[in-house]
Amino acid sequence: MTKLPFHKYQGTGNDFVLLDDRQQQFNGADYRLVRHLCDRRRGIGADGLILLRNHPDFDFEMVYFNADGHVGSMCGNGGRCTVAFARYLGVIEEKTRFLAADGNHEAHLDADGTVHLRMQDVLGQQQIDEMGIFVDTGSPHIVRFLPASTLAELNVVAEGRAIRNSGLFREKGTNVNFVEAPATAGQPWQVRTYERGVEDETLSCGTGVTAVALAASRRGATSPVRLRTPGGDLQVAFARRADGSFTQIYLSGPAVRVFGGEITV
Ligand SMILES: N[C@H](CCC[C@H](N)C(=O)O)C(=O)O
Repeated sequence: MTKLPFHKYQGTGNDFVLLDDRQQQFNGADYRLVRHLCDRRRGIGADGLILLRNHPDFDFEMVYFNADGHVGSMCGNGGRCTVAFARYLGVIEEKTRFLAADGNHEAHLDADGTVHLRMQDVLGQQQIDEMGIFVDTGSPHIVRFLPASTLAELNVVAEGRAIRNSGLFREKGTNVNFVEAPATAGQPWQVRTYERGVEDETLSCGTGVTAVALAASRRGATSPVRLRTPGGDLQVAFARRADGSFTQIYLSGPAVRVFGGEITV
């Protein structure tokens, strides 16, 4: 039995266990332990777990696991929380360059705690039958636009799970975002997300709203795009190149330390 110190963070309701693993003592291959720590009844409870590790060429490295215990791809809300955690630990000040699953990221913090996280450039997006638009923003996402006034009543878990387990995605899975356009200009786009690896609806998904903003730019949305999730508001800024690809993509929003403690494992 050992005592494992942890920190709990949330970004627009997408919540994470953060571990200071600068000494690289945590065994990331132990998916049962990760799953246990993320368990909302028997563990700490979270949508995912993140290790902050030292890296020779960057301020730090972020290693992300989904709540099911397996290494995930990029996590946008988790990335913002890791930046806030690095600031809390004194690893960085208000600007940083760090490494994540999909490559290097820059980020900066405002005095009010808002974290602006640069995402990888996105080269394309692909319409997949009537399923939706596929966009890879460091994690795979389907974006499905819905008719007005249908998002609130949608069974996101059932609909999202069906797409996630459909032939094309069965093996690796995908996250699925359901979107309603603003009824009047200037209002936010509304988004609800089914997350693979959590296999449930989460309150918000950072790589998801990024995918939505880029898909929405083909429907008239201009940078910066405001997005409303059940867990709160996020903003995505970007530049669109003539060839249809996107660069200078920034995901902005809050990242909050909720509490810390230690758990016996
Ligand atoms: N919640 C995360 C996404 C985690 C990605 C994960 N669910 C996957 O693709 O396996 C976010 O804010 O971007």
